[in-house]
Amino acid sequence: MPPKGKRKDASAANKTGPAGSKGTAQPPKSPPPNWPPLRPLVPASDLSLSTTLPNQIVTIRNFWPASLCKMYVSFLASLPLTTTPGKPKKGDAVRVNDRFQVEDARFAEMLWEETALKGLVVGEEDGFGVGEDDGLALSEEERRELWGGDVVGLNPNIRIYRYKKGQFFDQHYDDFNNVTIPGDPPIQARTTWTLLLYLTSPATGCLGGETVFYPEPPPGKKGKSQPVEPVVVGLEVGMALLHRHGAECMLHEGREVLEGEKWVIRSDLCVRR
Ligand SMILES: O=C(O)CCC(=O)C(=O)O
Ligand SMILES: [Fe+2]
Repeated sequence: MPPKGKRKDASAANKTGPAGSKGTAQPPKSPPPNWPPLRPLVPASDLSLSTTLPNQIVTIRNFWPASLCKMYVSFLASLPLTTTPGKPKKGDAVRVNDRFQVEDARFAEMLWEETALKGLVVGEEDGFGVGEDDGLALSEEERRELWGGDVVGLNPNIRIYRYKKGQFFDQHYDDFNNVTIPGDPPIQARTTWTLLLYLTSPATGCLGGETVFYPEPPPGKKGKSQPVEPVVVGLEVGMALLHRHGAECMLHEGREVLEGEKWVIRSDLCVRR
């Protein structure tokens, strides 16, 4: 559990207006980009959820094929990314990367509905070819418990990160946010898991940049606890990673990029509130 007052992802609290209700700072307003179509995609029947750390980290390998990732990196490089300040406000994590942040419910919906993500997370046949086998074989009840409720979509707050050589995201916890998913009627929701979609890897010349999680040691006898090995998730082109955030978020970081560029698309899973 994140200790009170510990370093947070500054962007998590950086929301007001339709998508958020907790923060005070205004996010930079960017018009929604003209996102390229999400094609080609790997059929959902060829994809599955796999558990990296029970109840904490779930991945989908090859969620986006390499060709789509490559095309997206070229497109994203044309967006007006801004370098985050190296000196954080009190309580925020040191985060040195270039980012683009936009409120874009349309893109969040594309990423949720047009890909295999919804079918895998919600576990329903959605016309995209998803059967019963999401890889985790969860009951309805286990599914609700895992995702923290009834998942209704993705956070419209879309963040694009580019880390160049020497850039990193220091250790922090991701907070949850209350969001409104536009629609008729709009859905009042709360974020429960972070979604990271990696577009680059050593295969594209990006070395380093792993996302590293620090599980809390189980309480030992007489208050002494055993050290627990960090969980290092190496970059893979097109891999989606979901990790639990909010009260049960693990301390984590994006390690320094040693060579090339790391590109990530970030959103969050949202449940009905
Ligand atoms: O880029 C990464 O590997 C981690 C990003 C992250 O922790 C975040 O967006 O909160
Ligand atoms: Fe994070």
